[in-house]
Amino acid sequence: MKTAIADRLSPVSIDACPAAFSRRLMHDFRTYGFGVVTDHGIPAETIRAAETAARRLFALPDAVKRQWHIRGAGGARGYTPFGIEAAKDAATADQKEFWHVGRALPAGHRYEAVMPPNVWPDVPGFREAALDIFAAFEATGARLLEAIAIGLNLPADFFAAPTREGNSVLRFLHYPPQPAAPSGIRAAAHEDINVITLLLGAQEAGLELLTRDGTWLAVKPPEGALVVNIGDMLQRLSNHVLPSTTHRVSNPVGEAAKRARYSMPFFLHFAPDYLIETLPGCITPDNPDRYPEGLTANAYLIERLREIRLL
Ligand SMILES: O=C(O)CCC(=O)C(=O)O
Ligand SMILES: [Fe+2]
Repeated sequence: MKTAIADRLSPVSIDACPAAFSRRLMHDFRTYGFGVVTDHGIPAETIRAAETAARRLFALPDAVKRQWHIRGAGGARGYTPFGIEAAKDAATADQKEFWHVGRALPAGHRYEAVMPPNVWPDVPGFREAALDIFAAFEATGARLLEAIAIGLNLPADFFAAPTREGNSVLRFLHYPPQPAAPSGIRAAAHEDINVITLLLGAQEAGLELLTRDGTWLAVKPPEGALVVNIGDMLQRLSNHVLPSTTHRVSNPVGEAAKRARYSMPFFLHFAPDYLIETLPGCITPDNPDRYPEGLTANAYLIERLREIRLL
């Protein structure tokens, strides 16, 4: 009997029983490196407040925003203007400006040197909204990592300690309408560097992933759903059992070209000193260890930020 091919990237509810949720999500991760998750637990009100704060920020004049651009800091915190971040090996920079929020650490914390303090713009409510959604993304991220751990036959809490004080980054993104945008593409084809990415706001068209057969597939999450994708660190840890899939944000045409796009990826990271060593359960005769040398998450991050011109 012929079986159906290429089942779509259909939403998976996080409320299903943990084993079933894990099975469905892992299927999409192994196939596409992406999954679409509903009932993800990030309150609609928290999302709305963050979106409002981001719109207010990006509406400020260029010169005002640039006072929060920290040169030479890898774009880790605060504002990054148009024309800076480019995909690895890309000729032009992406059509985007963004703002990064990191983990708020108590003074004197051992990670202080690699995880700098946040900077905050003069936008009423921004700080509260950003910290709220950072915490909500973290809570949901922990549940997703449990599902991944179960799917990799690891203890469900395998990722808890390595990510508890992770170097995670929340990104507010703004892609202007086409007439005002610099030349280039909204976001050129790239892979994410981190463990997993949780993305809200991608219902405005444009996000596409590169399937194994080399075609671009539009992700198209339903309103309010969360897009989740595997990053390079988890690809490396899992010896490519979970692929870090190439994706891009293509330029809109027609009416959509008149609209800006705002999105919010949360790049979930390991703690800086976590040693990324291939999981023994992901090494088989067909898939021998691709990374016999372990590498700390921070060493890996520095290597990759240089490639995308943020360092
Ligand atoms: O804006 C989006 O939907 C995706 C952004 C993205 O892939 C990234 O910032 O890494
Ligand atoms: Fe990305």
